[in-house]
Amino acid sequence: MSENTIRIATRKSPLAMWQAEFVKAELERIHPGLVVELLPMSTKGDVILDTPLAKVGGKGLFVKELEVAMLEGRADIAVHSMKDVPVDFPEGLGLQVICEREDPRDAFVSNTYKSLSELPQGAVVGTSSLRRQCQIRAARPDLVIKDLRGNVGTRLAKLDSGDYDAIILAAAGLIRLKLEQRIAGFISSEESLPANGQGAVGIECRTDDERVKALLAPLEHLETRYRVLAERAMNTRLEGGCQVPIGAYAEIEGDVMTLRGLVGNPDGSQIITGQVTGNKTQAIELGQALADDLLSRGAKPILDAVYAK
Ligand SMILES: NCc1[nH]cc(CCC(=O)O)c1CC(=O)O
Repeated sequence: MSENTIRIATRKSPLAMWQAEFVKAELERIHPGLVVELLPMSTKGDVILDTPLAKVGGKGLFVKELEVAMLEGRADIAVHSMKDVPVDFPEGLGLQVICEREDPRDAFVSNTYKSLSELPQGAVVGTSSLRRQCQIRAARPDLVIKDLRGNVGTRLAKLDSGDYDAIILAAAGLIRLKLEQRIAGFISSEESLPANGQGAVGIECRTDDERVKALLAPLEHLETRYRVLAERAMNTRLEGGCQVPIGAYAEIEGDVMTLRGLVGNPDGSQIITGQVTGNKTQAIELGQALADDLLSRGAKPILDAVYAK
């Protein structure tokens, strides 16, 4: 491989392509003369579009093919939404860089209403995320939650065709795709605790590739790394994949990190929340401590019941 080239394995969805193009532009800006090529690929997660993700199961549906490409030397790096990155990496690969986070909140998207509280009794809300469903149903048990799959554009088209009164999407995806005008209102983290890693982009590469690691290093955003590390540590200790009703969200002020967590069941009838505070350099320990706290207060049977389905 030319010393002068980096190849990015990426999914073909518009959001994945945006993220890959973003990393390409950053690398080319920081390293003049570097050639960055994109290798767009289909993943299992892209193919299984008609089955609710929660039912498809299996971790890493969207990343496996990209990882194989790196291990076989067809690509050097993969760019991921941190929300979709499994906890464990295959032997020989690792998460090298976490880039600065975009808005981590969930967004309320509707052509008629401005917020969840404005929705009339029995309105239909689209989401396939058990985490979103749980928190929405807890606040509004009267709402009807209807499955919503596909990439961001597909989901917006389904809203526009009248299948839903509102849908919930990650604000970050809409902002990146220049669809921010579709956001009727931002949902606060108090109303809907985001998923671990939501809004952050991570870069994976071969752990022994010192050339690529050095080129990637300037893209690292340390504050985002601490936050995402804490959120992922909580999720890992709870053994949560991405398709479980778990929320985890860390904020930092000065050196002090506050991490909030939530475990619930899909219908929102049970929700356990918790919060820990400590030095940001203790991010992983904070995440583990919060997970243990949630487990000691009843998270385990809730999660076991979800996994059993
Ligand atoms: N689950 C799919 C997914 N993975 C990352 C994002 C949004 C962007 C991000 O969180 O970085 C989305 C779409 C969504 O949840 O609306």
